[in-house]
Amino acid sequence: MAYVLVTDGIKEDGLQPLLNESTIQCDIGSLNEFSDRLNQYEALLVRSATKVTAEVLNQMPNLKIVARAGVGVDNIDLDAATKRGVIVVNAPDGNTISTTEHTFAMIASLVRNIPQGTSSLKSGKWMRKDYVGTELYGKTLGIVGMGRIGTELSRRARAFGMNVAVFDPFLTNDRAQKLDVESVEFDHLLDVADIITVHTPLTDKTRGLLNEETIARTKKGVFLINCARGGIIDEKALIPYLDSGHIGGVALDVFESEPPEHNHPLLGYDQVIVTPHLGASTKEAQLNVAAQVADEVLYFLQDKPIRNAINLPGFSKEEYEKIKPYYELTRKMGSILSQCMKSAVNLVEVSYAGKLTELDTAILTRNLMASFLKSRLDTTVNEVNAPSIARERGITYGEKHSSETHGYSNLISVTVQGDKETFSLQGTYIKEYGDRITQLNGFDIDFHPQGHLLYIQHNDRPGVIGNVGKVLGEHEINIATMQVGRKTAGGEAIMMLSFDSELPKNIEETLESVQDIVKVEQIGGV
Ligand SMILES: NC(=O)c1ccc[n+]([C@@H]2O[C@H](COP(=O)([O-])OP(=O)(O)OC[C@H]3O[C@@H](n4cnc5c(N)ncnc54)[C@H](O)[C@@H]3O)[C@@H](O)[C@H]2O)c1
Ligand SMILES: O=C(O)[C@H](O)COP(=O)(O)O
Repeated sequence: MAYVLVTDGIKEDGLQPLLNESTIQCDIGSLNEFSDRLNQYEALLVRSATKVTAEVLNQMPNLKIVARAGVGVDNIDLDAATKRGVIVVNAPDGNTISTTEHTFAMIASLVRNIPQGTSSLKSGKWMRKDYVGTELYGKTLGIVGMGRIGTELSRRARAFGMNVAVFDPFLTNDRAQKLDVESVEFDHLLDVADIITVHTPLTDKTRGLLNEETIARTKKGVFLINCARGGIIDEKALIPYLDSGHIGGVALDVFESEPPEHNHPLLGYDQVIVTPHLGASTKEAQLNVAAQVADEVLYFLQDKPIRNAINLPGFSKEEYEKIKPYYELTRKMGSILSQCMKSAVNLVEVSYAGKLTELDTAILTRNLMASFLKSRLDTTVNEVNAPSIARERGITYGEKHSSETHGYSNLISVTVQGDKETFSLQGTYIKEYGDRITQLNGFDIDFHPQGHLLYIQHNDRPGVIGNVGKVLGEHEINIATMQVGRKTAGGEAIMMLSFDSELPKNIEETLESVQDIVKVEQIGGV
């Protein structure tokens, strides 16, 4: 039974696939409510209210996946999760339309004084001349961040006859042209926009993007909107410009600290309209994000591909189907290399050839590295934390695509370098035969990496193979398969033997005492 904790009131209608799965037990509530059982959960589903800190992660030693039913993952300590090997997924597009519509509603409300007019009329006043608005038609909307929400917003703005100026370092001219928007530098956007709306994540670069200095460049009467993350517009910096009348109005759905304090200075301004982080709060968005994360968690628990991992390379279902056969192979190659190479390692080079060059192989390299490191460490190592663990241990690794297929339709070649030795391995996947190791340390060989293996380096002399059989026979060890390889007659040679069960611990020493045997390594549990 897998245990899953669902927090933050994620919409249960969308969670049905997870709730209906008989092998999964879902508890619904807060971290506090289930504090005595946190150690049992493998998956945690959250919105933005639950803070998944390093401390929370420590209380959940079994946790393998955190799923964020929404976009922003700033409530999750990504570094701590990644170090621990916990996958973090989100639902990147489930609330895009709702947040776009909310932003547009905020813009329209702001320029036409709708909230102010509502509250004034409800308080018994009829103040038509105090609430003269501004048309959107013909005005310039400045969008900072042209991702999912920025893009959808630009379409709506164009439909309202607005000009759209966009600043996003990743926006190509071609895309800007297709979307009928003008791609500009940030300073230029500040100069020309009548309304500025931010749609970036909150990062070191975007924190305080609109600050005292940058707001000073904006047009007099500018309207500023933040429906992305509190802090992209510096809240304090707004105050002098609201006081002087430079800013025409501000609309905020998000705050530097949520909820903002009751006496937050911005809440006192009539030109500031606010909502309590409602961008994604529609029935449709909540159903979408719940269904997306439920699928991701279910897939993960069933060993199927997940699509929206934040701390893993992403791939589609189709790409996963293509990459799947090589997954086992890279895992086995990592394990064999780690066990054959006993000394300290400083470099791992992986090369992909043939059909593999058409695929995004980053996940295979991470898988190989995770398997390589796992045999050497007693902490959890997986594709998520393998890069940081390798870095911590001073192991550099890299991958390349090559044209050297050696006649195979696909080929993975790995070289592991240490201070004292180098070890290399080549493997391929053949539909009819499965995984095959085709070369080991430069020796051509052909074996299926499975079960308990024995790797023997020896001199190519008559009787060595017989002696190995004799020693193993004396220990009542039955050989399942045996492959030999050599470079030249009478030179260095290797044997790879497989067995149905584990071998006695001291068998290497016994075999190493046989004449002409140079080195023996047991490779367990491949
Ligand atoms: N208010 C809400 O309820 C709500 C709902 C959903 C999303 N959001 C927030 O809205 C924001 C946008 O979401 P999205 O789904 O469109 O994200 P996205 O990842 O699709 O888009 C973000 C865009 O910002 C751009 N960007 C990054 N750094 C930049 C910089 N320094 N200057 C200019 N552009 C930069 C990126 O290139 C990208 O195109 C996020 O902060 C998200 O958390 C809020
Ligand atoms: O990042 C998001 O998806 C939004 O901020 C919405 O967050 P919420 O669903 O937790 O309100």
